[in-house]
Amino acid sequence: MKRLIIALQKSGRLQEGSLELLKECGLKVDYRDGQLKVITSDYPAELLFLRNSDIPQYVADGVVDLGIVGSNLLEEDETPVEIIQALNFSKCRLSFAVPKSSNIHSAQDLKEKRIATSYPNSVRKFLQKEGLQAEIHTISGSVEIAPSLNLADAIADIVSTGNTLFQNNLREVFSFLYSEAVLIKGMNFDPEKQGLLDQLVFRIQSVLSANENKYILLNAPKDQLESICTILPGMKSPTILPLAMEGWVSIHSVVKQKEIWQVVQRLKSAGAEGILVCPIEKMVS
Ligand SMILES: Nc1ncnc2c1ncn2[C@@H]1O[C@H](COP(=O)(O)OP(=O)(O)OP(=O)(O)O)[C@@H](O)[C@H]1O
Ligand SMILES: O=P(O)(O)OC[C@H]1O[C@H](OP(=O)(O)OP(=O)(O)O)[C@H](O)[C@@H]1O
Ligand SMILES: [Mg+2]
Repeated sequence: MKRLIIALQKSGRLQEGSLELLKECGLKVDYRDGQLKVITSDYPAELLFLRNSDIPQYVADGVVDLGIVGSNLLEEDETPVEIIQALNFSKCRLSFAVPKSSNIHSAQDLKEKRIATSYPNSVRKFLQKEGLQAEIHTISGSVEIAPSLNLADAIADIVSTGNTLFQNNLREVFSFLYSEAVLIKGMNFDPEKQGLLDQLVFRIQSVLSANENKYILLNAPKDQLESICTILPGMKSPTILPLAMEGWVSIHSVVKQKEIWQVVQRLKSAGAEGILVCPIEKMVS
């Protein structure tokens, strides 16, 4: 029987989110730290744990069928692979940063400066687009230390919370690339595995939509039904059930996670009571 061979990061920023997502998609993964290969039960897949930077090439060469990487890596190494699905985790940005006292405040100020980075191609492309000349120094890690060693005037590195910049007395000047984890496949993906891939992508999309939405239940007086329904669109329209108490109904609906507090406030003002907000495990539209 055919199995999907999926490359995940061996250790680092993407591993936890990747394993969590596959588990939510129903793949039973019995993974112990340091293991390089796991065969999943309940779904025909084989997970290989590789260095992040090697994954795009393995996918492009067809050694593995799929991979999960940060989209910034694809921008950096330009390996010919196809992004199938953005995965909404490991969100970060590539930014220029400088010592707090620096007089660099804009892209133009980077002209002729020394920039330390682990992402030289992304930086080069940005500078070219802006028509700027600068010296790029490639270092493989701990880039934030370069200005204090006088190796560079500025750095270009990944920023998420901004803590690393803060701890190294650096100031973010601006971001030039946004990234999140993505599922990729090779250009010569085996057509006999297309069915398995479609199933996996369907499950991933159901998990992602579920995480973006909440299930809401509330009680409301019947005479407020119309105004409450305009606040709650639902997947088709809200579900309305009678309550034992005369003149009252229970309303169920789905609300976008990011709008939840605003919606709850409006529902309260419209006379809703006993509002419950619950997580959704899977959402199939
Ligand atoms: N602080 C962060 N917050 C969110 N996502 C991040 C962060 N740092 C890195 N990432 C994302 O995770 C990816 C992997 O980064 P990580 O530092 O774990 O591995 P690496 O050092 O680039 O690779 P390797 O596995 O080859 O050692 C990056 O390409 C980026 O997309
Ligand atoms: O804005 P923050 O939340 O502080 O995250 C940014 C830091 O995270 C990444 O490093 P990582 O911790 O992955 O270490 P690495 O250099 O070993 O890859 C990145 O290179 C920054 O240093
Ligand atoms: Mg890192």
